[in-house]
Amino acid sequence: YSVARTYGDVNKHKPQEYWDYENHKIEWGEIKSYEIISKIGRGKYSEVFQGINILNDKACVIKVLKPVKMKKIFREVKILKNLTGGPNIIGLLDCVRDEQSKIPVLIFERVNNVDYRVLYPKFTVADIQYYFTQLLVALDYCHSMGIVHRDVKPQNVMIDPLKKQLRLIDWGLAEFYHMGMDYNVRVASRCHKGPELLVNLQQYDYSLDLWAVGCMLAAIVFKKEPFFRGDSNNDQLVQIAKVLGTKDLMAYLNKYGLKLPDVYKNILGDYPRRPWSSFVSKENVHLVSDEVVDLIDKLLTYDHQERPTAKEAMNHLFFSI
Ligand SMILES: CN1CCn2c1nc1c(Br)c(Br)c(Br)c(Br)c12
Ligand code: NA
Repeated sequence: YSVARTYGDVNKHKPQEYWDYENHKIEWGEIKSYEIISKIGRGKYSEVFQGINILNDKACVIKVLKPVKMKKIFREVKILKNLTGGPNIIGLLDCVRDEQSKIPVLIFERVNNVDYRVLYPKFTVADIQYYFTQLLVALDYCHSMGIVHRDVKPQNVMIDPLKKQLRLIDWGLAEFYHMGMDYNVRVASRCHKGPELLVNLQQYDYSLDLWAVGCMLAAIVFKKEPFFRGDSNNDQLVQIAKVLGTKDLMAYLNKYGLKLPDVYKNILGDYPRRPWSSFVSKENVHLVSDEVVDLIDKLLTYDHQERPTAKEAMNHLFFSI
């Protein structure tokens, strides 16, 4: 069994209607207030558009949800409402739905995001310190509100470099943390999935989000995006073991009384731990320091209970060198 080291009982002290999203009643706004300007993206669960609120001429982002169980929509909306106003959390402006199709549409504040594949390669050490502090502030906030994001990755971190603004988006996979609850391990995006998901440890917690932060930080510092590139969920764990070593993976499984799923028997070799220094090259050496390597090493730890919390990570020495 496993229990979060922090914020474990937050939802216990909230009123039931805070976390009991299944009965959430959405007050639907007026869809005629919004006009679509252009399509900016499409995901598994939604299509996303640049839009405008014709009542106040404000730019917005229009997220048209693909038909999923209303329960999942209630969860995303409830979480967004609970987190409204939180630091670096995307602002939900309205919930509307199409008259005929009844398809739910979420209206968000607009961020003049620059794609991470363009932005990240230009990051200086100071940029990394600034934006990762902002990301950790958002995560410490949502964790303190009893919510795990479960899909932290560059595509869900909107950054406007001119305003130096960061917003954590896409709360469609986020969930309320209740101690002892078994969660679905089929969450997050493959390359950012924590080992706990890959070994089927269902009682995971907020620390899942910190693994993903470690993957993002290592990818930017060592200029290797994604840092762990698996071509399947099973291969994802193999890629992690090729860096963190097989010995510590076995120790992790033993600590939680988990058996290595048979499928790994013939794809997982006996890999030594690979030193972080082996990822340094002349292209990335200007971003590498003992402090940032120490933070990456702490975040990319098999045992989710040993990873720093968001609060501990933002107070790491790397952010004050
Ligand atoms: C696929 N892309 C590109 C930019 N962008 C995308 N999805 C977005 C969502 Br959802 C929100 Br909310 C905001 Br705000 C922005 Br900006 C978004
Ligand atoms: Na979103």
